[in-house]
Amino acid sequence: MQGIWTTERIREAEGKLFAVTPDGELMRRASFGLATHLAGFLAERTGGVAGRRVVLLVGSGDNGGDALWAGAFLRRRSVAVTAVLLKPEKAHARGLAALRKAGGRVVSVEDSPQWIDKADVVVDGIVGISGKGPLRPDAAELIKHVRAPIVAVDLPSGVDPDTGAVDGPYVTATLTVTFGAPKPVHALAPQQCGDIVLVDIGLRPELGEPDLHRLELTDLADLWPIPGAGDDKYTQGVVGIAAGSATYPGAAVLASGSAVHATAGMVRYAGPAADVVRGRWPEIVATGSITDAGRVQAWVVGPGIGTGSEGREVLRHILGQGVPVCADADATTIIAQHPDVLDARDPDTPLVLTPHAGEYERLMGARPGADRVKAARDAAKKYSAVVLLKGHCTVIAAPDGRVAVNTPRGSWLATAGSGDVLTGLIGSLLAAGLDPWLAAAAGAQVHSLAGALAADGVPTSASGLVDAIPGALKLVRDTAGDSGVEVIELPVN
Ligand SMILES: NC(=O)C1=CN([C@@H]2O[C@H](COP(=O)(O)OP(=O)(O)OC[C@H]3O[C@@H](n4cnc5c(N)ncnc54)[C@H](O)[C@@H]3O)[C@@H](O)[C@H]2O)[C@@H](O)CC1
Ligand SMILES: Nc1ncnc2c1ncn2[C@@H]1O[C@H](COP(=O)(O)OP(=O)(O)O)[C@@H](O)[C@H]1O
Ligand SMILES: [K+]
Repeated sequence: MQGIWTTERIREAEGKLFAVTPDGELMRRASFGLATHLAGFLAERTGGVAGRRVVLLVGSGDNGGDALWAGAFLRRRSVAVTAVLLKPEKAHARGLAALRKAGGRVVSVEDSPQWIDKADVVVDGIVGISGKGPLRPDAAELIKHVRAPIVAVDLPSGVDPDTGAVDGPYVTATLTVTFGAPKPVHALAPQQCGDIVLVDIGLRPELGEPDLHRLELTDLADLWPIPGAGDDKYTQGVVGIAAGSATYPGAAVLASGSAVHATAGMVRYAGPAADVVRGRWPEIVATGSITDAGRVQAWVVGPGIGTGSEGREVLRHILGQGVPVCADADATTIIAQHPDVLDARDPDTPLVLTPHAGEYERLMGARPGADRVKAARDAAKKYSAVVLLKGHCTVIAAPDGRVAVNTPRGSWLATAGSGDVLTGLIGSLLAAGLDPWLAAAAGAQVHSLAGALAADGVPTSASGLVDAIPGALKLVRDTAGDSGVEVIELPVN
């Protein structure tokens, strides 16, 4: 599992490392790594390094210091480096001196457009982990005119380091070179960060338990239930699906199909769409009534069941079964409107709620807001349930405070019925006995993998997503080990 640390925790760790490291050493490590990546980026983009033009946008803190030192390193490789100082009086003094000594050019904001226009790469050293709020007008004006790809130092400026939220002008980077450890912005603002590489500056031993987690393919491969020699269709966990209606059977077909593909074993369906579900998925044992559904190890309830009294009774019945439940869509609305349905639940029985922003508002009385991690944590506490907050990035919070983030591969999942597919995946994993937080996080990850495979650059459908689940699981099992963040070894001097 990849750890992610908030800026407060990063600062604490940096403080400890500072105390035992020679002055300036951490910045040297960071900026050398940055320069290495900038050279690689230039070579890849332009076919070479020497003679290429790099413009550094330099703010008032150490983030600008990193950019200046990296510029000095690049001068050794005959790169033409121009630094634009946004606050000349506050620019990192030693970094600036190093760049000047190495033959770098330093220009004012007013004189910078001619250099920015000719740049092969622009480096965003405006703000790093101390950044607050959007880009200030001077920086925003410069960024507006940048045509070259941008490499962000630590994180794209103008994006909140801890929430990934934007509230005004910000930098959109092609590549982000970060230091020490991933921060929330890297998981929560993928569109602004672009590709992300991590430079090891020796911080890891000083960091404690991560604040957030991201599942890696190896985790998925380890977690995903694979039948053994002693298994039969029952031992792997039977999942029950209570979804859809006679008028709207689609949700039932999608959630059931997703469950069929997620694990081996068995899927039961109970509800008014039994005939349609049976017709589409002959392997499903389907019945019209929840009361004669048979035994299951977990229930999926909600998609398309409606929010009326019938849906309410189905939900109440299921919550009283004493097995893990994934309550989605209409079930979340019912819980919001009739919280007493939860009285049927044994509080120790796992419950996963999967609201999108609108359903979240019904559950919590307010929209999730900019801090989606906090929003998910608050709901998880309030409902003593795992809460999976949907959106471009999906945040999965457990009542004990654990949070996982799923960073999507594009936005193809924003298609009708896609949530039904996710629910089926989570339900299957719950039935297999996974910890509910891991089940939700792993379900979300495979969901987005399936989305990327199904879409392959063009829009897909929820049915296409269902069909892509086997491919996604094959990819997980074949390529386990790819973490999504490349860690480079730091050359010594
Ligand atoms: N502390 C360390 O050990 C290391 C820090 N490093 C670098 O240092 C950075 C953090 O440096 P600092 O804490 O000096 O702060 P930053 O460089 O992130 O920000 C500097 C100052 O910018 C101003 N500012 C805040 N928001 C702004 C905005 N929206 N527009 C314009 N100005 C704004 C504030 O006055 C802030 O103090 C990291 O992101 C990283 O790049 C690296 O050198 C690695 C080692
Ligand atoms: N812009 C987006 N980028 C990536 N994933 C998205 C985006 N919008 C929605 N999703 C994902 O698609 C799914 C949609 O679920 P939901 O809102 O319940 O839709 P439906 O009710 O149509 O099934 C969720 O898993 C959500 O995280
Ligand atoms: K930056």
